[in-house]
Amino acid sequence: MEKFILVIDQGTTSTRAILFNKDGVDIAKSQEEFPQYFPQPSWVEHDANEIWQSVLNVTHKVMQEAGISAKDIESIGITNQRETTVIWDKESGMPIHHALVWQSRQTNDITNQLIDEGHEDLIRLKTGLKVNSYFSATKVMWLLNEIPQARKRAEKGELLFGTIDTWLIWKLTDGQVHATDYTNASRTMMFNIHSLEWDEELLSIFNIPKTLLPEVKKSSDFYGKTAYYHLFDEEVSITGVAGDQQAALFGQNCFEPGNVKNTYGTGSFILMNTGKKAVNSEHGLLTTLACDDKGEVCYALEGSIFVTGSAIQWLRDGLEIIEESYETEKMSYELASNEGVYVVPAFVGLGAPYWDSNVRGAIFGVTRGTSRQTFARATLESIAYQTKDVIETMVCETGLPITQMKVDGGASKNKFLLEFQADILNIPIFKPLVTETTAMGAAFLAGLGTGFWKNTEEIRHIWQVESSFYPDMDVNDRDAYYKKWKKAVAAARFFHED
Ligand SMILES: Nc1ncnc2c1ncn2[C@@H]1O[C@H](COP(=O)(O)OP(=O)(O)O)[C@@H](O)[C@H]1O
Ligand SMILES: O=P(O)(O)OC[C@H](O)CO
Repeated sequence: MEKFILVIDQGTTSTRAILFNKDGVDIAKSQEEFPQYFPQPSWVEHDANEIWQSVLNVTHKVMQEAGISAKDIESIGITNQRETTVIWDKESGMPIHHALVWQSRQTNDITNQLIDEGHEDLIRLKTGLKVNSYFSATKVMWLLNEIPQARKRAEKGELLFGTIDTWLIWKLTDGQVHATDYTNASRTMMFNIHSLEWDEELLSIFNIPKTLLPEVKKSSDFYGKTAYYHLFDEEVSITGVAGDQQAALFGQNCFEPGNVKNTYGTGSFILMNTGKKAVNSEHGLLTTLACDDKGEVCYALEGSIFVTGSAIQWLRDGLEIIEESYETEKMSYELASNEGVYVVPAFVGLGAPYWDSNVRGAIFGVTRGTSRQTFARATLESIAYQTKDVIETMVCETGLPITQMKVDGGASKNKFLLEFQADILNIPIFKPLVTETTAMGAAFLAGLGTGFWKNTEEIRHIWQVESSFYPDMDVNDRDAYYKKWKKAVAAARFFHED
């Protein structure tokens, strides 16, 4: 009887459940958005129980739609928004507070204190990360400091910490398994990416009790069996776990050092596989753990851009100049150029390669003739320029030429964006047939764990190009556009310097 891999893809704004068959075809999917909480400007929170409920809903729906039951599921793969932090009570399973989301800036003060105390270099050497409120460690510190009794209870071993993968594994196994994988652990700022263990020295600096932390396993491994009998009428194994960006790198078949992918979602995440070598970035990229073609640990360089697709949401929900994000494509094609307008969408500061938490968004070059179309085009262009900032840094740090880039994510549906991206980078861009590459990566990891797929040779042919975009821009135009962008970023940063 035909079997399927069930992938739970738990993202920042929505949860998806997708079923893959042995040919790597996504035969059924279900998606559900869940509430976002903004208790203060620049704070972003989720209710972990609402996330869990959304997982139950989409899983139930996708199985119904495909007409399958638990016995038809070979195993489960989990992929998730990374860094987002949940702490819960070991006994009751109840979170002690909302999950603090990766985008949230409520720990900026803690971050600044760590920098002032001079811990930056040590943290970067051990974890590969910038000291930034993006990562889990300062979120754990905030929860332990702010929630009454939390520190005391953590010290007594009554509480558990997890990123969303860990929370879902815990819920699926009914509290039997407290585990994460290397890729997620590498985003917590508590994990030593060289010794592959929780770092005692950092935990002591952060004053975080080790009893909070999950066991860390390979991405393709046996995590446990589900115990949720309302959802599955028999046990199903969880055999693949990876952070969404590393799962996308795997799903895009970026198995060789030098391979690069960019996922254009809420933010954009550009990852380059660097093989067994941890490249220590001097210019604002992150060193992170990823999976090689055997599902074993390897290293990647990452450029994390905080605002890309969400800038399009701002055009829709903030400025209300579009009704649907796809309209920006046609609007941009209607113009011969950006008419000298540059949008710097630094709504929550700038991530890679600038890491400037103080800067805020800015728009330059507006004239009486500036139209909705100009704003749409300048916002789409800003996504491509931010990507170029990262790619240029990657080339400079690794000395490796980047000759092509694979893309996926919601905003990769936009043809104008991908054409402009190829032009501004001066390299070809390839978009795969199955754009659910994050889920596909998690499916591959789960399937390799059970022998559903024997090795990556079996899955390589599943990846196929749907569309290719080749550069076609005059070199002088390219240089002029990009030079203006750099000036716009510098001016926005100058404006917010103090
Ligand atoms: N045709 C489009 N053009 C530009 N942006 C788009 C388009 N379609 C979707 N987006 C953007 O893509 C993002 C959603 O992508 P998705 O990969 O689902 O995000 P995430 O996984 O981060 O929740 C949204 O921010 C949306 O504005
Ligand atoms: O949920 P996404 O796709 O926006 O991804 C979020 C990233 O994992 C954050 O690091």
